[in-house]
Amino acid sequence: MADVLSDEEIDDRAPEGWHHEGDEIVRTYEFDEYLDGVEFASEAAEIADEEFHHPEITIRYDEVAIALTSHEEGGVTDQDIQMAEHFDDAR
Ligand SMILES: C[C@H](O)[C@H](O)[C@H]1CNC2=NC(N)=NC(=O)C2=N1
Repeated sequence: MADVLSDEEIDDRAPEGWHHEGDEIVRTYEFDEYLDGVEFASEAAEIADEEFHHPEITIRYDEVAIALTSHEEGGVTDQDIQMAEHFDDAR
């Protein structure tokens, strides 16, 4: 059971481009082509399924929004921070 990070820890550890909102960290990735966003969302979903830790992914016309939290722990944990880094690497 991972520990829920404090607000200060989240602000310190969230990768650049990610924002702390309540019990989540969120980032919106912009794309010129809709299908590029869909492909990225699919890659993110693959990573999530491999790690059995599932974000909320919202696909819009020219952007993909991802929200990460650890539901069972009730907040942001190191697992969410690590997944944010993995999504950034996949971008
Ligand atoms: C039963 C529970 O849903 C599973 O253990 C996994 C699945 N994916 C998950 N994803 C996220 N974001 N948080 C969880 O606590 C979580 N739990």
